[in-house]
Amino acid sequence: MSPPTADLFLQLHQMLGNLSLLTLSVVVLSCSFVSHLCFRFLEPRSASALLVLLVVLPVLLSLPISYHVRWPAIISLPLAFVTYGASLLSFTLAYRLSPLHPLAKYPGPVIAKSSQWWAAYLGGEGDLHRYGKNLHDRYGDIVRVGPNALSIRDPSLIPTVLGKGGLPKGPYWDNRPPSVVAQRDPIKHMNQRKPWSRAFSSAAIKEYEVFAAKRTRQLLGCIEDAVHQSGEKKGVVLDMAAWFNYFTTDFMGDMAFGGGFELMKAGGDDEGIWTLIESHLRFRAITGHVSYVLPPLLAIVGRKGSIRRIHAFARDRVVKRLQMGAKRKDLFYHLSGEAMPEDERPPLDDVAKDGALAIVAGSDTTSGALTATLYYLLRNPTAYDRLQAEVDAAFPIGEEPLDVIKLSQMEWLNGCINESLRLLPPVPSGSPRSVDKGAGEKVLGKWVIPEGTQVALHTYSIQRDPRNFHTPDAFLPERWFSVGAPAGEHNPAAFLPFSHGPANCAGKNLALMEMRMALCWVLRRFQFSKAPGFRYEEWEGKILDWFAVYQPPLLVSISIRE
Ligand code: HEM
Repeated sequence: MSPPTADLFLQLHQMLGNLSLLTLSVVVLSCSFVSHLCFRFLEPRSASALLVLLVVLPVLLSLPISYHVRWPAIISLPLAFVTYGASLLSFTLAYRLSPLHPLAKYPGPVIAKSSQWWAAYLGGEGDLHRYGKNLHDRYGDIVRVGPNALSIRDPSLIPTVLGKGGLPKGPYWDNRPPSVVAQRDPIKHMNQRKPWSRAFSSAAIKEYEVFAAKRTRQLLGCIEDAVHQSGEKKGVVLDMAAWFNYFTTDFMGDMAFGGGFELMKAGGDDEGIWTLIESHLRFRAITGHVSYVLPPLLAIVGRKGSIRRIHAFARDRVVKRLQMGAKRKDLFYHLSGEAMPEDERPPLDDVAKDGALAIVAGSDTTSGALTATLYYLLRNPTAYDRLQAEVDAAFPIGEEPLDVIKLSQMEWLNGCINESLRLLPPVPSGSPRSVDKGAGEKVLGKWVIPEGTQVALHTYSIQRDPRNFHTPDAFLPERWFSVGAPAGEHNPAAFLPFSHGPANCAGKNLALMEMRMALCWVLRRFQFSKAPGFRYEEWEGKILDWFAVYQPPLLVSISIRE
């Protein structure tokens, strides 16, 4: 060590040794306050900035601390991390709960205002739809559900938030593969949405009817086999939530990759597709609320687990589907641009991601809606009888329910589907949007929303609000009838199971066609009744909101109608 450096070192050593405990505390507090300000105003996300703020600073602070503790080598470093971390957390918490916070005037529970990790925890538990509704019932139409997040229960704001020129998607979608659903940039989203819109035009959907019919016929065959094999005159008890899952997954597999799942044929989830989809949904339901953890998390653990497996699986299917060529005009045909010159087609990896999105977005949601409709029919025998009469009159024995125009005009069928989508929307807590930093504050009705705020219209609460639907918890398909609405008036603008606007559900028309056909057909062929001993009153409470719903088993007695 050269003499001047040694002098400097000695002086520093003396200075640190002479620091009083009070001065040392002020130094630690000042460092953590500056760090808090950095997080608050600069929102650092890069690994190097996080390393400096969360690791380098406390390591440096351990140096002066080491002069004040008995076993410096063991104590100083952990003590520095604990004191620095605790004061950083305290400053952050105090700010979030203080009147200085831009969302201070919005009501909400302290725990939700304090940390986004609370929503992440509830997301993993699948409880956000019930929790959100309880909060709205308690606090009103706008609730602070995170430090920078609001939940809204006012349907008059649907066009402003979700409609054309509305808000872009929120940070919930950050750090995901750049598929259309996670695209936060409105211009890029519009471009990515084009092939989906082509794929779900009326002409394109017409081509898909044959795939839906083939898979529905197969579902009927599987249930019939199960009834025959049981040898029971009274019929067989099946988990219809599982069978609708197999049906919608096989169908979406046909649409996205030209087939290859065959869950119905296997009579189960041998390849673990459903387990994969569910673990993926749960992972996203947790990390979406704290999406900033994804880059470091994925850097540490790698793209392992559900994400990697889903993409590897999708890539494998894409290669197989390509071998079939452009003979089938399915969803893959449109997404992969099979009709375009080769040099204009999107890269295979993007097509695989879109295919994976179709499976995740299209199977769980539709099977959830089918299961919920059957559940409500079992609990409402009068509605079941009316629907059965309508189905039998529309499609006499021997006629397959393939006429989609007729299906779309059946009042009881559509009333029942709408009622179940209203009571148990498959995406219950809505798809978050954002007033982005730098965009300036936005006025939503009577509320001013500061920039940097995520907002979500809480579908489950809006659709169960008595101001929008009278006797909101009752299953009343009649409320949807076009003429006379015997159940009374309701607010049709408050119905948003498929969301609204330019980023609404791309597959809405496909899902409706698939549900109408499948429901009508199974009701034509089978008599469904409550399975002995199954506790139907507990079923709804076990539904989980992992952005899309996870439905618990629904046991149903099934016999073949004569
Ligand atoms: C009952 C069935 C379904 C329901 C209730 C449903 C609901 C939704 C909802 C609420 C969204 C979020 C929209 C937003 O961010 O505002 C969404 C997005 C989407 N859904 Fe569906 N969905 C269903 C079935 C399907 C099917 C069968 C497909 C076919 C692949 C599909 C494909 C998509 C896609 C691609 C998006 C992203 C749209 C975008 O960001 O532009 N969905 N869906």
